Amino acid sequence: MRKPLIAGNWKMNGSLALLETMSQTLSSARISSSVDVTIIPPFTLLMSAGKMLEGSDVELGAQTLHPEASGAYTGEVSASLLSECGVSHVLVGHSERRTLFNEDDQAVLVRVKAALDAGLIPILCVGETLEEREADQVETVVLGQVRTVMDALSQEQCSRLVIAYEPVWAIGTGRTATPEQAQQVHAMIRSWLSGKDPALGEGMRLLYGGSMKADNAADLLSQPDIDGGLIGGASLKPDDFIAICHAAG
Ligand SMILES: O=C(CO)COP(=O)(O)O
Repeated sequence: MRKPLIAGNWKMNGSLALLETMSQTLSSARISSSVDVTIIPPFTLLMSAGKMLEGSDVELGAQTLHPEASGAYTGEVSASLLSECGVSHVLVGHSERRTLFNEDDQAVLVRVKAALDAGLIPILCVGETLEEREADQVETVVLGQVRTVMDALSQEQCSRLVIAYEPVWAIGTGRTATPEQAQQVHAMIRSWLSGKDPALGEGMRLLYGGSMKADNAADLLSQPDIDGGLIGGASLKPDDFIAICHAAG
């Protein structure tokens, strides 16, 4: 039985004030222990977030990392620096990193490896653009992104990953994949994983991301192969984020 995970990616949004409100609201929300919850604020808030969340069940994630352990990389942050803040999860390959910061599949792979080496849980983001969907390339694109990473890792390493399917056309657009569209891609990813290793297919958590909101979360999360959500906009509104966590519980 896979435990659902609801992760809130704040992107370049939020503030110390929002962090305080969010951590207070989460701690009084009585979210079921059958759901894992992670918030993923910008780097500058991680140290404070780590302190605020200490002792709570809510976990902390980062939005990216540099693949090297240390060195002359002005502006970058390594896995060990993230760990020091109390970070346990890290997004890798988010479509905004792929398109705006030119991170290709190899750049994604080295970051996944660096995260795993440091004991962090990578949340590997994959997903097709609208043009790719319209050209019937969903399987080629999404499985290509999954394969580049998974085929370069050991089975043990693969078992420590979470995958988030985020169709690019659904991110920040208000246009959510229907539960059936999302389920179809999740089932395809799971079937590929099961072909590689049945235990991996059975155990891997597959999150959906892209305009998931309080009012559509339950339908998406009720699909058999959707094990949680990676939430953008709605994760900045404490009540909405908590409603999504409850929908998963
Ligand atoms: O990119 C996302 C999460 O990583 C999704 O963002 P939205 O929920 O705002 O569409």
